[in-house]
Amino acid sequence: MRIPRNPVSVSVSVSFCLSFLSPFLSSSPSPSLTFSSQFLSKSALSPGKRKRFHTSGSSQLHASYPMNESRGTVVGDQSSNFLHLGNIDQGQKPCVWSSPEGGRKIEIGKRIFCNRSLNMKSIVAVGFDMDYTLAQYKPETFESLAYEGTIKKLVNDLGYPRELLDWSFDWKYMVRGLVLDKKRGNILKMDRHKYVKVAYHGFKELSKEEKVGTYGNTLIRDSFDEPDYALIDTLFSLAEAYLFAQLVDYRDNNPGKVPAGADYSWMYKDVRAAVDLCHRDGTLKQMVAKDPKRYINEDTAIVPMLKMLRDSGRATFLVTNSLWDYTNIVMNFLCESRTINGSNPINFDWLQYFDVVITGSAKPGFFHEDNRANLFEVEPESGMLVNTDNGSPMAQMGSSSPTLSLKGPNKMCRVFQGGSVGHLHKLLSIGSSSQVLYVGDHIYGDILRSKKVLGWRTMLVVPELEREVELLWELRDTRKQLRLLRNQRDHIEDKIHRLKWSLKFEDVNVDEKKISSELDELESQREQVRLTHQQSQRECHQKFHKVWGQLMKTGYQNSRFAHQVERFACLYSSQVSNLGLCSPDKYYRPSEDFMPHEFDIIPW
Ligand SMILES: Nc1nc2c(ncn2[C@@H]2O[C@H](COP(=O)(O)O)[C@@H](O)[C@H]2O)c(=O)[nH]1
Ligand SMILES: [Mg+2]
Repeated sequence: MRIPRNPVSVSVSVSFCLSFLSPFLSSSPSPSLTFSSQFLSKSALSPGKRKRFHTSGSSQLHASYPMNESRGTVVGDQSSNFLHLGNIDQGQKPCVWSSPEGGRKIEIGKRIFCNRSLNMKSIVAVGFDMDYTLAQYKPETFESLAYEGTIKKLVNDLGYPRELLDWSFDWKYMVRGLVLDKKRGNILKMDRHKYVKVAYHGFKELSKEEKVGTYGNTLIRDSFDEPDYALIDTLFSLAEAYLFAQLVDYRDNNPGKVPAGADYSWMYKDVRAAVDLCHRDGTLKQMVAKDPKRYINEDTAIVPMLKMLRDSGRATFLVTNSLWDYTNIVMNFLCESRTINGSNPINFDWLQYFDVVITGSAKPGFFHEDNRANLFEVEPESGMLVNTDNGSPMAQMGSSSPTLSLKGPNKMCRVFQGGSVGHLHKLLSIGSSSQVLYVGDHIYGDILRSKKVLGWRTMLVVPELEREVELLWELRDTRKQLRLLRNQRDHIEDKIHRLKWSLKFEDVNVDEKKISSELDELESQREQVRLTHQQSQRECHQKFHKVWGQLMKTGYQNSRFAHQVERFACLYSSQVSNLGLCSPDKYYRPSEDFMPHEFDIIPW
């Protein structure tokens, strides 16, 4: 349990009535690989030698906390999770720490939170994942595309009824961190101990008895992992989770209409296969390529952030599972200075912000040092793949020149496909894994293996966090009152136990009638407090999400997702460009750990 190092001062009035009757809810590499030094990146060799730069324009960071003002909360509305426009001020200019206006207090929703100390001075290379890290997709359009494409495949290729084509997608319904029980057709939210706290069968909530009956056996603890369960651990999975729930409902109500023999697991397998194909056959990527603005949030703070990191002497790299043609389109969209009409011909200027780009990386396998995948160099103009000798240029048949001719100002950045982390370390001249910070969005694909297996430092991008911390701020009085109600319940229970004990074991002369009536009164108080607390806690959670509650919590416990974030991400933040709001030499320090016995005696 952690308490923020610099808690935002909470000037909460604690003058509300402690009586439980008072209404309280305010609205409130392979080591054997050899490389020649000609591939060492300039920035890696000479940290700090780049010219200093300042972003033009007046960046305007908020000097005070805007959360002091009350904002209306919309129950279950998560739109602001995704529709951010990056770190831009009201004049639409990107904010970076190195600009003259930089270095001010950062809004709580844009802060970088630290689980494990990280001194940026010891980082020589900062790497980025692309999809859902640099490129934040708009789920209302992008995930809808995945949803519709998947349904078409289910109907046209896998024999599902045509009426599925009329279904619609509620992109706000599913959240990250959920677990699909493929066999039972259930969707679960768990706490950090893997206790199921919220469970739905399709869209029908399981009663407490059903939940405990199915998942409550504490002797046989389920791991809740593949192959019987599927983790919704990336934003790419929201559409398939929703479609799975719809199909579960559909099958329950129309058993004869789904393909013969299709049980819940089977339907999940079909959905998974169809989604997978949408990612591979162009269903999604061709649409994004035609109109990136429709599907990807613009974030004009990304380029200044990359420039600042490079100016500070860090090498920068991109490692994405997307292939070159698509990567080039997305990165053009994110990095281009746009023309008046917003369109620019595709070019390779964005490569100037990176030392190495690796596409088609097949993470998480990429992070295994014994991965011997071939590394091909990509010829940017043609997209042609050229053999390399573990990254070193090779003479191609019919040509006497061993080098790949890169034209223009970007020849410092080389583009590859495949390979493994060993290749990357050699290309960037990385001496130790702990000198690399990698920023990604996928706990398993980007963060877990890179940190656990390799020892890279990691930052997880959690776009949902911005709204979550803003709401936490708004609901701080309510949460405090909830805690007090909980204490009050404990207090009444202690009194009840004491009276019952005295009735049973103590002086025979006690006034039994009086004690019994006191007991009745206390028991009725306890029930009222319990109900008030339960109802208020539910309402509080529903402010975060009408079905699943707070992303990082289940009741008073951290959610399974939060637990993973805490274990595997050194840093986490709502947007990648938040890195640009802090000094590139910043020493990120975690908050102090607190155990339950310390809570009442925390020195503020
Ligand atoms: N074949 C599949 N590809 C998928 C799936 N879900 C996502 N993706 C693709 O992976 C990359 C992610 O890139 P990164 O930058 O985050 O490493 C992107 O191209 C997605 O389209 C899937 O289920 N199947
Ligand atoms: Mg990604």
